[in-house]
Amino acid sequence: MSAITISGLRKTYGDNVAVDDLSFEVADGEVYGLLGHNGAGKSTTIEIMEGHRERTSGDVTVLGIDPEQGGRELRDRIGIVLQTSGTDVELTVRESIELYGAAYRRRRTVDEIVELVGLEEKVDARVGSLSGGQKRRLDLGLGIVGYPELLFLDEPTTGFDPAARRRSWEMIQGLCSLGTTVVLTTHYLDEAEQLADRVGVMARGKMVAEGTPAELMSASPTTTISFEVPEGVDPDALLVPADSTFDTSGNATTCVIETAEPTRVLAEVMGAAAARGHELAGISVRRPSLEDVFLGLAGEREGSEQ
Ligand SMILES: Nc1ncnc2c1ncn2[C@@H]1O[C@H](COP(=O)(O)OP(=O)(O)OP(=O)(O)O)[C@@H](O)[C@H]1O
Repeated sequence: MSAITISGLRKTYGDNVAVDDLSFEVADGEVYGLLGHNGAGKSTTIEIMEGHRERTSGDVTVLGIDPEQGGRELRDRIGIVLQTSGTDVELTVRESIELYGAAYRRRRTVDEIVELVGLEEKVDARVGSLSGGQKRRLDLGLGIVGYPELLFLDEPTTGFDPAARRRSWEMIQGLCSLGTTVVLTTHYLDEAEQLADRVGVMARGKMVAEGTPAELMSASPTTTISFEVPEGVDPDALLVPADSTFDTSGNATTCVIETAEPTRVLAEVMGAAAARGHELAGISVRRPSLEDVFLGLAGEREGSEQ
């Protein structure tokens, strides 16, 4: 079953088309990552799914309900973690959880929440005294207080240090293993790679690519091979392709080859080097990352705006 079905969604603000004929589905229990540059239409789409914004046209079903008609029934079944929380800094962690929980029919206990988000030590601390990362963890805790079937996470780890990001990823993965469906927006491609079962890339209100992170990465045929050219060796003697580039900014000259046939090119170059007795330093073979693919896709659509 689909947790979310969106078909032909359009949202305009005056002449500005923020979302343009958008269609996609999120399956039950799936983690779906929505990616795109600033202004691509992600927030508008998410707010429409949450029932916080009216659409201009198109069909939207969230947990079987039209969010414009959802009211309390939908609010009770979804959790929302926004980029900036409105938590009162004077309240303690315990009081905040109790206050948020009061809005839900079914709610997790304070003990359960602080354990899930690792804030046991801070349960009686004032929100104002928490670090940035601890506040975000509290936000996540408040988002899941009502046992949401569907959780919206808006850039969940923006501003975190690497260790805090890892902890949050583990927490989010833990929630997913409980069966919660998650829709997250993120600017971090490694986050999408780590967390999302599928990602959708938006540009100018449209979906420009969709698939698992692995599918999107394999859609790009280019592999980058690089190595240091040994001193005094003519790169032509190593049979490097004619369109190879050479980076001379470091101590050595690095040959960079972009190719759709990495096996053949590697075999030729390595064979030529070995036949001449050259040991090549710094050999690397790199498949495109999700970031390369994303920047290519989003950049093509955004043109010179970005
Ligand atoms: N309330 C509004 N009134 C008028 N235009 C708006 C409004 N909200 C968004 N827009 C416009 O709609 C377009 C999409 O914005 P949206 O916030 O959905 O993008 P986004 O992908 O979420 O960006 P970000 O990553 O910066 O949050 C932008 O051109 C934006 O200026």
